[in-house]
Amino acid sequence: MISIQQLSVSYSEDKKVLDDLSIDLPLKKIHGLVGLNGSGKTTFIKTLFGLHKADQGVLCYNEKKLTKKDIAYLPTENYFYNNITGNEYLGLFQDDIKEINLWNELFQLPLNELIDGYSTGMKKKLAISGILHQDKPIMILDEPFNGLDLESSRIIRMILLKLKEQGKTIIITSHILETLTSLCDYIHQLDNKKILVSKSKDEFEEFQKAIHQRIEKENSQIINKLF
Ligand SMILES: Nc1ncnc2c1ncn2[C@@H]1O[C@H](COP(=O)(O)OP(=O)(O)OP(=O)(O)O)[C@@H](O)[C@H]1O
Repeated sequence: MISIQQLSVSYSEDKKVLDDLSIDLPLKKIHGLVGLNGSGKTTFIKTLFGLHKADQGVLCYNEKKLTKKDIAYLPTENYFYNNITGNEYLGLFQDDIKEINLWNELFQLPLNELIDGYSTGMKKKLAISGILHQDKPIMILDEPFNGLDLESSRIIRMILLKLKEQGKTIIITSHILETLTSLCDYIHQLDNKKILVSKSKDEFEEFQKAIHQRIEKENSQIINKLF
């Protein structure tokens, strides 16, 4: 279990983003995290990875303190050192060049070239490859599908399901609900500084339908006035 108890995080005295948030995440599952823009998903994830200091809270993995060593983390935006090649980057995580080449059969990146010349999607694939070469029990992926083409998204989806089979626990954010419902075992919604609901993917689809109906009802009058 990943256990998060009474987590509060703020950026300043008057900007609390998470407030007394508690949740237990079963291991060896894929967990989706959803929420409106600005609801605190990235803040939550960064706090799990230790990039933000919590005001309070207890974070445990298997009843011990959760640490960076347990986690492979993919940030939303990927930054790389200047003037290094894809191979040099992946060499930070993997000594065996044969392994690097084997995995690269999936993404076909020009690993001998400087990363500066990669497209946005290629950089994303490189960052994901870096994560895949780290053998950590927990993988936290912030918007892994952003900027990826259909084929690459599908490949990532297949890989994540295999990693779950191997016993990894995966926490993933996405704004594309269909991606999450087809991939995740559980979906957790962040709202008002807490986890508002945690549901299995089927329950979440029903829940989401009701939300869509509410949004359409509340906004259709305004939209009809405009058009
Ligand atoms: N470095 C920062 N300093 C101050 N406030 C911040 C900082 N980073 C984020 N915030 C604020 O914290 C809140 C949560 O932001 P966060 O990025 O965690 O949300 P999110 O759910 O990931 O949003 P999105 O879906 O738009 O990516 C927002 O109100 C945001 O303005």
